[in-house]
Amino acid sequence: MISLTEIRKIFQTKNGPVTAVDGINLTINEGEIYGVIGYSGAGKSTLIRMLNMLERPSEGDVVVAGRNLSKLKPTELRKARQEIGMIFQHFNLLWSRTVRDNIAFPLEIAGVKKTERMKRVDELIKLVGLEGREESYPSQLSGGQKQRVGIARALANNPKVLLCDEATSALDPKTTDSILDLLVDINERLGLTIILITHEMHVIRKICHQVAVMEAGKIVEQGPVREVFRKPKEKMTKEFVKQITETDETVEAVDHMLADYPDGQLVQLTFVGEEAERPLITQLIRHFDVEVNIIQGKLTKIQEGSYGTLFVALTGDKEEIGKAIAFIREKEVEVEVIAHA
Ligand SMILES: Nc1ncnc2c1ncn2[C@@H]1O[C@H](COP(=O)(O)OP(=O)(O)OP(=O)(O)O)[C@@H](O)[C@H]1O
Repeated sequence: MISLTEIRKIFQTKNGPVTAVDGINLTINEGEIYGVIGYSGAGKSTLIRMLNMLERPSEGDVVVAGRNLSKLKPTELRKARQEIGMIFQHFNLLWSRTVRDNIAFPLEIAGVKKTERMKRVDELIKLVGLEGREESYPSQLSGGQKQRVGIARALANNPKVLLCDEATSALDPKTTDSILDLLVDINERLGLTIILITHEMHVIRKICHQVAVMEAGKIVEQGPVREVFRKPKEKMTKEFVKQITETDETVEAVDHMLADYPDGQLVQLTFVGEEAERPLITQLIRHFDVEVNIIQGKLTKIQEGSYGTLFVALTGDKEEIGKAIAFIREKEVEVEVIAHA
């Protein structure tokens, strides 16, 4: 659906050239929700803006739905852009227009006739759950409602792709979740391919199928969300995964356990999908001469199944503990030894 080949963006500034995106190759399949995560300045906005040529790459090709956007003439590009909707952190609504007229705007530009336009707007209002607010102005709406208008407007011309530029960063956690649910709903109902950028792992965890981690203009790690959660390789990725797994409470509990179990071995188990449901602890106790104390556990839903972390202290003979850990690893559960006695 989308492929980027050796994309580079160099901004010429008065202090010299700034490389915002530094040789990115990426393939996004149809119907996928693809998340790009990175800290501020990593180059995420520049990258997503190159997917609809709001920013022209200095080098490389951007192919969307079979068309090489880097090579299109202005009229062809305008047409291609109708297949790519976009939503923004600060909504970018027209403040002097009502909800209805904001959503109708891209249809007016595309030359859609009034009766058809009105019909389409009604469908979109229903789709995003804004019935009853048609005649309100953006200033009369909550943040979540404003983003719903942004989504409806982005979908007006039936795009194949939706780009989300930090679309929930200005929203509180509850509203964030309702907008993320709406994006999943749209993805499933319309088969829309969604690309989002964010600095929050929660967003990736909740809705993405695939994730790419960006640092200094490059993608340092990418893959299916469940795999990246199960076994993050790069330091940056580990930091992001910790946003989900290692709350302050966990760190405090682990510190306590280290003091309380001086003879034990503290391990963190990480499981995804079906592994999370297997009776692993029972098997450990049954097969090995070890004591297993559960310190803290957390099961979280990810887009495709569940993801769990469990902190346990194993006490017993050193060799027996070693065998128990090897057994866990055989079950394809990730084991990180936190501290030795
Ligand atoms: N128009 C521009 N002119 C000059 N430099 C730019 C421009 N746009 C972005 N940059 C620089 O490119 C780098 C990447 O910026 P970008 O906004 O893409 O990162 P980001 O990951 O989206 O971060 P943020 O979330 O803070 O926007 C930064 O060093 C930024 O200063």
